[in-house]
Amino acid sequence: MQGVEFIYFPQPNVDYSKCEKWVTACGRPTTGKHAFVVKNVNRNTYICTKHFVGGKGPTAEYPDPIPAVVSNAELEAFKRRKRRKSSSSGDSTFDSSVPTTDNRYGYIVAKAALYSEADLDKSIHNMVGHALTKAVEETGHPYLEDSNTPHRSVSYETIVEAYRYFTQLPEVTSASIRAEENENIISVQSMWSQRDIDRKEKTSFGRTYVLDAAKNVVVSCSSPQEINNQVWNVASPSGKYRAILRKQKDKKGDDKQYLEIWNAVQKVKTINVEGLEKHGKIISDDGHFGSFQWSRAEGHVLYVAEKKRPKASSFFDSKPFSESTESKEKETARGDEFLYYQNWGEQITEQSSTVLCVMDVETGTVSVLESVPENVSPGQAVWAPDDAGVVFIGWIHEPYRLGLKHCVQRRSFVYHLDIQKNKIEKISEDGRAVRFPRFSPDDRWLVYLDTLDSGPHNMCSRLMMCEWERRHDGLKPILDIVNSAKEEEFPGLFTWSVPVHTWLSDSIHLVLNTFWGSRSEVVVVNTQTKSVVRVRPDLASWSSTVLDIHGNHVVIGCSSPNQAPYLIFGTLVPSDLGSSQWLRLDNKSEVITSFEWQIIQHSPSSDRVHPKYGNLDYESILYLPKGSSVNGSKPPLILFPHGGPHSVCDGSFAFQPAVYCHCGFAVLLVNFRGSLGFGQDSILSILGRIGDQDVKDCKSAADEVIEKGLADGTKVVVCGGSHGGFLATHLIGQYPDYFKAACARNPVTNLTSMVGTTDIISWVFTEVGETFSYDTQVDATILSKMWDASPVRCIKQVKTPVLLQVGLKDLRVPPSQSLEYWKMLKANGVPVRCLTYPDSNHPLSEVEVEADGLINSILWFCQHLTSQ
Ligand SMILES: CSCC[C@H](NC=O)C(=O)N[C@@H](CO)C(=O)O
Repeated sequence: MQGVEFIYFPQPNVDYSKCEKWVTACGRPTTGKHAFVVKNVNRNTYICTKHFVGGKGPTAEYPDPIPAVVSNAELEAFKRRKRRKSSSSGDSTFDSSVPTTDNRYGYIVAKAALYSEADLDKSIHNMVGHALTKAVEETGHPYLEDSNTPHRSVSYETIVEAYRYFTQLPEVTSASIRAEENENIISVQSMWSQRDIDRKEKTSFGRTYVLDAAKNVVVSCSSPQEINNQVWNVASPSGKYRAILRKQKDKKGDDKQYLEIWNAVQKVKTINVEGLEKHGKIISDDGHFGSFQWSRAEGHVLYVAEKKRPKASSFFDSKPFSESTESKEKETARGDEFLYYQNWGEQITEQSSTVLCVMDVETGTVSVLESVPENVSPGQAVWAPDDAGVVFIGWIHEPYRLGLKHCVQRRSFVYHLDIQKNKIEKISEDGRAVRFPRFSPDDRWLVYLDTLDSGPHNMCSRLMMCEWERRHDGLKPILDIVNSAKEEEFPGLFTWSVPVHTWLSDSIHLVLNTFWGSRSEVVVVNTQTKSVVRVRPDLASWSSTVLDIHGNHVVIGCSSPNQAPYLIFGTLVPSDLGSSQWLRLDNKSEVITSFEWQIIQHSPSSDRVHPKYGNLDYESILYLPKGSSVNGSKPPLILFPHGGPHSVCDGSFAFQPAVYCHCGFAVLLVNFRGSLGFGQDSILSILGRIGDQDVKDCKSAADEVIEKGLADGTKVVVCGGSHGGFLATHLIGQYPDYFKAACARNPVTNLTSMVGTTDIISWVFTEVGETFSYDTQVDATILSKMWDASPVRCIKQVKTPVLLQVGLKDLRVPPSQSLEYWKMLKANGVPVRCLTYPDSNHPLSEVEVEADGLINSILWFCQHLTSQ
């Protein structure tokens, strides 16, 4: 049936009265052989949208079903009854009250106006999680013991239910704002990603909100549309056109790419870009090379693709040499069949040499911009003013490529290519690594981020700016490196990304994302005064990320450890940020009620104070199951340090710790010294001290939580991936009696063997306090430093049972790191289990792999916590 969707019934154990109301209202027989009563309702019970007034499902006004076949008169009567009831009871779920601002904390905060569609989604959310909620309500958290029950081992079915519950919470991946001809009518197109364990993939879907900015209300919101095959979807500057890059499997099952141009009503054309054979695959929004942008005049689309490789043939191909010498290219490809092409490392293996391409929208022809230097891979390209050229980042190939993922410090330049004059120039300084060039709306200013082109893999960035017409007169840092900052002071710019549109309409202010302590913050930077002001759109969420800017409108993704992501739309007043206006776009994400969380501040004890950088405080985020201290029982604790080490737990909604906590564990995410968001000194303080300073920071954070009585010190386990796995394996070696179990995912275990095998050799040198240069060789002294820093150093002390999870295609921390460790544990008689995932690389994030790893880790913890 066209336009009909099916909606879950409220579950009786979650909302009995609502369930009963729906059962009665839907008009199915309640007596006889096919009686439909509350006790028949389970999580597979649906009702179709035709059962609701309007035929499109529940609305705020009509949240409950009606019998499907009703006359118009009946419908009108129903509406009248409903109107009378809601006006007298005042129970509208809409709250369009004017947002209020709050300046108490010296930064700008505002309560968002709430756009509520109905509590339908709340019900769906509850229904999906009902089995677990029920288990929690009836028997406590799966793991928790009560005074009468000894340790109860959690069944995998319960964990599977918990996993399924959390897969219902989509995460926002991007959003874009477009103003209609009537500037007050704004549409926000949002893209979301959701785990689908049954299809074993992440589903992408889009949702569009239409807003009246003048009235600050949401006018309509589309239902979700799956968009799994869209690689790019970008509107032209006027909004008249859209360029969509789609991937589609051909008959042989190979992925093919098609570039489509759409106007407001139809597809204008499809271009088989691969068929043109100008370049390899077009690069997606990968956070490194990918960009896809309309020219200002809307005649061209600029994108980045992998360079076309010359066809290689064997020396023994039947065609004689003479036949293949018509072009030089063909001649040189003879015998190149097995030529090694270096790639850009972990998760960027499809890119070796990239090219910039321009598609003429009218003719559908593609030109590859030839003047980019041969030794450079271009990316992050934007049109220069007047569409006369392009500005891009070029990463240098020589002497060899190092992995780019999670590494901001790779040698690179901002280049300008004047297309008309066919002239290339370097804009940025020597000795730097650069990212994200962005022109101001008036095309007068160019900004970008830069760091040193060596050292730690992530660090504090500078925000650089030049006046475009006077770019040869020099660049100035708008935001400089911040070495250290007192509480509440700006700790410097730490970010993995900058929105494509980052300027406000005045061409003075920028809106950026940054880690600020254990939090993702949106900041407004005044490029004239160099001031930085935090903008907090919603007191209800801890972390926020700006996704797009249009004029002075912004769309921000918000979430907290126990609050699934949602969107807020804002209209900023740059001169008075406190009077900015906010509008929450939906109420679909609710607070997860099974746990609470808090930030804990830590000051290292006097013996741990850094000799050069002094007192550097750090933080952790503690998740606590609700009611965990009932009956005086304390929850078991999972110590969960992040990877990197130059990364951070930013207090956004995070799937893995949420599932752990939902299952009854306290979870401690430690932002040990060296994490992002605490100033540059903190980053530098860990170099030469990994395996010591970070290990002690984590152990001491766990001690503090236990001393405060928040978790059971006799039931501590540890878990982490990559550098987090390095910390997990160090912790069980250095504190053999402290941990009852460990789970290490692609852990770094032995730097001396990893130095020759990882895609980022520079990491190994830098983190042990050595200077890296491309021609540095390890010697006995350096190797001994690497050994001293490695978890394998203390393997003989390990008693804790270890679960290893290994991606066999990991280029960052090769599987041999885990397998080497596994062999040693086996030899030492320590219980160890190893899960290998044949097609996974470093993050182990494929839906099936993530689920398997997560559930296995909980079972492993429970097994070893209960087996004493
Ligand atoms: C030579 S691998 C070092 C560990 C790795 N560092 C950078 O990539 C790591 O911990 N990665 C983190 C991300 O920063 C991870 O969680 O995978």
